[in-house]
Amino acid sequence: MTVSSVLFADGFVFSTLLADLLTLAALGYIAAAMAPIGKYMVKFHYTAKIVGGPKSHWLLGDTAKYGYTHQGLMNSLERIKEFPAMCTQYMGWFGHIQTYHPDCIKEILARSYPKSFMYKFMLRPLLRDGLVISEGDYWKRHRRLLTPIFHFDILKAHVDVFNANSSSILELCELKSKSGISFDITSPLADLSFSNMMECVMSKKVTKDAEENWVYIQALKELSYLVFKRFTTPYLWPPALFILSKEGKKFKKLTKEVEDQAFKLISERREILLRQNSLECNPEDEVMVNQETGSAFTFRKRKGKIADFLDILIQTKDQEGKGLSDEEINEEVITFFSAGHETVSNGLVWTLYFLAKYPEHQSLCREEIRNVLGDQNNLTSSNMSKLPYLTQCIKESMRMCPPLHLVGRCISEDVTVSHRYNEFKEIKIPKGINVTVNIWALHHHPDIWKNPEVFDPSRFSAEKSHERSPYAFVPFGAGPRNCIGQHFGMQQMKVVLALMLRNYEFLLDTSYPNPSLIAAVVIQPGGGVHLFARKV
Ligand code: HEM
Repeated sequence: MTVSSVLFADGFVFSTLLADLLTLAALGYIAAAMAPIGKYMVKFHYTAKIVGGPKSHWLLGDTAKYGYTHQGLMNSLERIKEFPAMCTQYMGWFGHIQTYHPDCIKEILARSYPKSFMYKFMLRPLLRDGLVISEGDYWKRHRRLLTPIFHFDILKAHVDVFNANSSSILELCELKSKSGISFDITSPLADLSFSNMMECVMSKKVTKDAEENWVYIQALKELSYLVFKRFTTPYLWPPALFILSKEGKKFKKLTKEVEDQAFKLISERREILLRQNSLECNPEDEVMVNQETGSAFTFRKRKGKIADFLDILIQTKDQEGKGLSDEEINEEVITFFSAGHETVSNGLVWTLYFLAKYPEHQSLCREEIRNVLGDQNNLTSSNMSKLPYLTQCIKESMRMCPPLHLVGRCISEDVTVSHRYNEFKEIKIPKGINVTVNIWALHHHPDIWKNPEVFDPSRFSAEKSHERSPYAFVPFGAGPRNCIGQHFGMQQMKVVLALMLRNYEFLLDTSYPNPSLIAAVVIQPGGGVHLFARKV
């Protein structure tokens, strides 16, 4: 009996030599594809014995127990009692190490190891080779080319955008304070951070009247939802099944829409800059910033406009004078939107939630803001550093609810981690193993934070911060692959909060239950955050 007659039994005779060969080739292909997975599982099996971890289901792994729900996050804190620094965790059969202790995290984040398998598997279809996913020399070149975007002098102009766009949320607060009705702040703050991104990245206003821009935003929102849906739906993991699913088809259609619009915009902008650069330049429109290495980079602004991300992405050049292609720019633009939108809006939502829950801290912030702003309704970049208490409250909120709660690496060399808990003083994690830094568990670790469930902004006074390991508080990651947009994100949060708190007092509407934690790509408040706004 031939191989194919076994496989195609059921009365249907299909035993030609060609079919046999095709079947063998298919089996060979599957075996070849499975071989690295098998090799990984064997290697992980031996590492798991040394690291240790909670018992997991033989088929489903631990995902249900430590997954995306409120209870999942709480369970991952319970686990710290038995495994104080690190432990194994399984997504189905796929094992990785989770660490939540600064000593171990330092060893993982201090080098620019490639992102972990799951990170790439889920996010690459959307972010392609954008900065979050790329690795090696390609990443290094892009990181250097993109750094001028976040130069202090460039960020100054974005602060004006944040101030101007905050009028939408202030108008809403005014309306709600007059009506005395509470409102859920999650979606107005998400819209605000999207508007800020649209204007800073591509000088576009987001209004329902500017239909093109509105559609772009809606498509991006839908795409990040589809990425999360796939992540939490195991039958959508195999690429072939995802492509055939309705989610996969929608994903393809939306990606094309977003891409087409970006390509159109990039080519229009290239033309504007080309036309303008051929003309005599007004020195005011010429900007010079230093790249990471200290070498100077000069580019032109559009007449009378702020230098948006696109202006810099189009004009940035490496040492050989080579810039970024349209495809590369598109990937970076999508990456900026994906990495910089929900993180900021959830950072804002959680800070307002904690300040409403603990009004004594809200009052201290308001006093500080009013001293700095006086009767101005504008926060300048030079005033930004004069708000230490507000900054401490933002940091404490990001400790309690870090927007990005997991980051992962696939270590490309053997790494030895040591910590004081385990009976093994040192543990060698072999090259190729996936390691996830659980920022959520780190920020709630009882050996690092006294009373970790208490909201206490004084933890972030300069004095107390110096006493801690720099790897104890990492909402923006750490090491060479830390968040490139962290100052942009922090400035945005400070402007929005300063203007809201200067003008309104926020109180929790206690008729709603406390928000639950949804651990999607970022930690979101399930059920929303419902606040009353009162004019002060
Ligand atoms: C509260 C706001 C933000 C938080 C909490 C946050 C958090 C993070 C974290 C934890 C990482 C490290 C990921 C890793 O190690 O794998 C990261 C990387 C990154 N973030 Fe942010 N982020 C924020 C805002 C932004 C903004 C506003 C932008 C862009 C405008 C941005 C763009 C990026 C990019 C491109 C990377 C990848 C950097 C690289 O690998 O070289 N982020 N972010």
